[in-house]
Amino acid sequence: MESVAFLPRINIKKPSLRTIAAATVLLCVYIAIRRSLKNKSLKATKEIPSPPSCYPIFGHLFSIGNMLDRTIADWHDELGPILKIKVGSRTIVSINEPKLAHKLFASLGTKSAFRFQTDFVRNHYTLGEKGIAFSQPDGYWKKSRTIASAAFAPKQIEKYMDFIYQESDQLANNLIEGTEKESSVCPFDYLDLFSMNIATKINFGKRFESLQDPDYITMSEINKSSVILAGSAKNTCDFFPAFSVIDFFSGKKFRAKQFIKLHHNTFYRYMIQEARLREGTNLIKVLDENNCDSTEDERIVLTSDFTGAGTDSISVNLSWFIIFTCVYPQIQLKVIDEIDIFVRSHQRLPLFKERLELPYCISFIKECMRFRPNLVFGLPRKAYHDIEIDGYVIPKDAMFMPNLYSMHRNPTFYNNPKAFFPERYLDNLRTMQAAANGRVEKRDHFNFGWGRRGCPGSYLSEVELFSSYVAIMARCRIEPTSDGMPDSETTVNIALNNWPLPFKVKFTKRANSLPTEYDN
Ligand code: HEM
Repeated sequence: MESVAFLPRINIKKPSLRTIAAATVLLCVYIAIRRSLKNKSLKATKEIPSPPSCYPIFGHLFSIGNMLDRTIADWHDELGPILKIKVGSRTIVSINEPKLAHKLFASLGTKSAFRFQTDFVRNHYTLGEKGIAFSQPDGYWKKSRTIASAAFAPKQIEKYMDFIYQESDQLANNLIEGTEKESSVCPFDYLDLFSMNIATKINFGKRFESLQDPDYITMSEINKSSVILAGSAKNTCDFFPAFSVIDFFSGKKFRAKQFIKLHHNTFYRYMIQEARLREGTNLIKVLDENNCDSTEDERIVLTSDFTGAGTDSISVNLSWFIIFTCVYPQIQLKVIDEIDIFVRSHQRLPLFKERLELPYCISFIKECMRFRPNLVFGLPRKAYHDIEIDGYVIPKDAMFMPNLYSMHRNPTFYNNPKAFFPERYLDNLRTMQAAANGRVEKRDHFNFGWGRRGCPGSYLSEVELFSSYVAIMARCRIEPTSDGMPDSETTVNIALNNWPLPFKVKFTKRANSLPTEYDN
């Protein structure tokens, strides 16, 4: 007590009961006003509609069925542009209205930029939330996104154009040779080799010679297994937490961990080391030369994200292009006529920069992508906090996603949306990348997502899709086998990608004497 004796004496009067009561009332009023202001900003004025047939514990699981894109589209037709679906303990919010989706994913971009991660992705694949596709905006994502934006910018992709044209040539030749050998071909493997070669060339400077190349076989298997392990079907515990215990005791978690450690990471480490020794440029060398401060683990997850994102998406789209070309012979004739006119006048195949001379091909590609989006639910995001939009509140922790199948059939956005009609795009030929980053009213389709988490590979994708489709159609006709037309209706959902059923068609070499090369 004595040590504070030098402090001036303050005469503190004891507060009266009346003062205490007044202060308490004021404090209560203040808290009430703050609470009401907070609630007001997040007050749902409308309840997000939920489809019927929601059962305890399972939610809507049994009502969704096999073709979930169609079921959820029917629910949207019935209940409106935003839906709340329950699967187990998880709330999923689906949106099918373009302007509402734009508002949520682009305008409210800072609030909606978190990714939903499955158990495998969170605990094994991302090695501590590294990489780009599944990392969170408050973590590694920003650094990875800067690398992606530079690596896949149109100017950078220009450096790989010749390579992409050569791979397109090779793909067309493989499909024709396969048909000549076996009388018909299921194109999946050749499409995988094509898209994988472009991804590995950019990442590691590496191209695989053939489907039999042992490194290709390993890469392709690792890629496929990672995609499947990352999907919701293999991560039941994200929806039913009790399964976590079963997964642990059944050894599922251990096997996932071993797959990542012994197969995935070992192979990617090998690809990275080889990339450093290879002639020419590649992403790993660029990162090394620029003293990029990313660790080896970050490089593994980043290059794996780029390879995973850039292969199946291209193969699925090209598969649908092939199917629709086959099932609509009149459309096929128009595509072929347009390419032949170009080739006759230039004596070579069209380059991507000359794409506007092939308006019908561009329109066909856009229409296929509208009609059969590969990622029908995009890459789902997660509400980190409650998000208010148009009077609805998307609750914290909900997984939310666009419903692209249903959005692309929205009659307020597309005329006669259920018809397959490439001509609808003849007056919207700008690149899909430009459309994806432009105003919502001017968008062609929504396959590349929105805003800051939109697909950084959109330009590369468009170059790949255009040049390979044109290279195939410049050389051959696509015809059905004696078993009939391929099935253009059924979709098979494998870890978010909507594949067609396996199918066979004939790639029959065309009997004309026009050049089929890129340079004359
Ligand atoms: C037709 C082919 C493709 C389609 C339809 C597609 C579609 C998408 C979609 C819907 C997203 C999520 C967007 C969002 O959340 O708003 C995405 C993300 C991503 N895509 Fe693509 N993609 C394709 C090809 C590629 C290619 C060739 C690459 C090459 C590297 C790539 C790299 C990525 C990456 C890294 C992300 C994650 C971005 C982030 O989370 O910040 N994609 N893609």
